Amino acid sequence: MNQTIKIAAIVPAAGVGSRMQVGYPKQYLKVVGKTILEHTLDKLGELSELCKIAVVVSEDDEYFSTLRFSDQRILRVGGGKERADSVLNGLYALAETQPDWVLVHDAARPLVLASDIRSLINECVFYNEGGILAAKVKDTIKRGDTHSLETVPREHLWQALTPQFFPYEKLKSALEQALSKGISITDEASAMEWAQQSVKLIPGRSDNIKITTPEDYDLACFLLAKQRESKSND
Ligand SMILES: Nc1ccn([C@@H]2O[C@H](COP(=O)(O)OP(=O)(O)OP(=O)(O)O)[C@@H](O)[C@H]2O)c(=O)n1
Ligand SMILES: C[C@](O)(CO)[C@H](O)COP(=O)(O)O
Repeated sequence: MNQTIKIAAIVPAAGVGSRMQVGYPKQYLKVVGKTILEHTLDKLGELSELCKIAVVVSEDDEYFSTLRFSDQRILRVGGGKERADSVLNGLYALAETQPDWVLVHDAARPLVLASDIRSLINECVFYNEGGILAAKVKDTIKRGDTHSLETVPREHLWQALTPQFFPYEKLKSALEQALSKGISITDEASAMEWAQQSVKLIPGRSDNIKITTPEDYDLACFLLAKQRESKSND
């Protein structure tokens, strides 16, 4: 890949984890001896392509400072009300780094593989087009409720994952404009779509789950233990 391209990462980690119901932010739950956030930062740390890693945590987060990171690329940034606000704060904090591209990856997705992230980066840089990791929907999808239910054709349905990878200035502009107009933005791609920018879908592993509810945590414990085992056998 072109070595002159500057890529920075943003890790939204300022959520409260209400759906996890543990009484503190889920990104600090421990899995196989480390917090979820540390696992996620270890994965991004494998990518020498990244020049900076902005970790966006709540302004009143008292957990982050208890963690020790040797990666000098890590930069603490204050979070916002919603995930999109946190990402925008991350973009502003990276301004002086002047990255060409930015990779946004949820702290709550520690299972991602560096190989999937490299596929996303390489494909998007080659075509000079932003994109996201996504997994094809595998189940039958229903819309409605018991009283009126319909089956949704799933040929073209994808689950959006992270990382999501876009040119820095284009993403910053799209997010700023969409948020200023009160548009609901739940991922970076939705801001880019609103701004009528193209978004590539790069197939990613479906076990790159977002740890959201207690059952996700149980599954993540199993999968992270498996990843550690296969890494020690390499
Ligand atoms: N204001 C916010 C809200 C969320 N996030 C981050 O965005 C990612 C995805 O959000 P989600 O899974 O919804 O996390 P929470 O908002 O913490 O969960 P909940 O909705 O259950 O409270 C998480 O890494 C979370 O820390 C963030 O940086 N800033
Ligand atoms: C960004 C994301 O993980 C893509 O699926 C998702 O939109 C985050 O949603 P959340 O409600 O903030 O967890």
